Amino acid sequence: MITATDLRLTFGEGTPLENPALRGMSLTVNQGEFVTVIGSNGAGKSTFLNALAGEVLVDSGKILVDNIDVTKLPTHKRTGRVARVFQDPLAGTCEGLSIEENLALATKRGKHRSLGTAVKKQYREHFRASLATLGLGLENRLTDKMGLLSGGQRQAVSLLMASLTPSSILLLDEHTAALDPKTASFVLELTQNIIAEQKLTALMVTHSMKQALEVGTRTVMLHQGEVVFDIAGKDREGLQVKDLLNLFEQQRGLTVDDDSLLLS
Ligand SMILES: Nc1ncnc2c1ncn2[C@@H]1O[C@H](COP(=O)(O)OP(=O)(O)OP(=O)(O)O)[C@@H](O)[C@H]1O
Repeated sequence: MITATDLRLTFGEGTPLENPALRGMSLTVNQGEFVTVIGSNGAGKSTFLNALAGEVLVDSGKILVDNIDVTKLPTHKRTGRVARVFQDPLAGTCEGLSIEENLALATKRGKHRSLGTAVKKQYREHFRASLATLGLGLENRLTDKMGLLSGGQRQAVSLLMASLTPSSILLLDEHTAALDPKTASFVLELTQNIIAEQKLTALMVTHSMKQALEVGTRTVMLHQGEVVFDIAGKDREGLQVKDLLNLFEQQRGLTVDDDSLLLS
């Protein structure tokens, strides 16, 4: 369970470029929830995920992960609790290491890391079996360098890595956005399967309002660094993109800028 309370973060405070990215952002994500996060450009979606992961430290507010206060902890001290897949397929994996070495690093997430010279046999069999579930034939390419894989294959392996060891929350930051449509829908389906099978708690940022409604159990919209609406359960069932736009208008008295949201 994640509880973020009244998070505030201003970039470049006191400078001409002062930019309040989080302005009282509060959200509780319960165990097993799969929350989709939408919002126009600059709404604070990535900053919020960065704050949860510890990549930026907030100016004020509190972040609890399973009731442990992580607000002031840097990323490496949160890695056992927070797993992440990035938009850029090149981020989050080491292209110079083999697939199995990347997976071995992921199993050590949150623990003292020492790669050693060889991946132990019992791990290798486990990795082979896990990779086989992706249906990409990567179980036969354990020693291939990660850098040889396509963007979609890398995102699939990143997802596997993020779910190899237990974490309190999985953060997905537009992780299909850099992929072609067919690969993106494969990776999205894989994401849904992994989250459902392992009963993961997840937050997924997407620019597609349609996707935000089709995927997950709850949808949160951010605007100017705070939550403008949060819908789940019966309230969310059957909702369409136009209903989300109406909700936004009701909450803010503003019309969403069509250029800043992809209404696909
Ligand atoms: N490291 C940084 N330094 C300065 N300003 C930043 C930094 N990171 C983000 N910002 C600013 O904070 C605001 C929120 O950015 P953020 O990336 O969180 O928005 P977003 O909702 O993820 O947008 P997008 O959909 O365009 O990715 C923006 O105005 C952005 O320019």
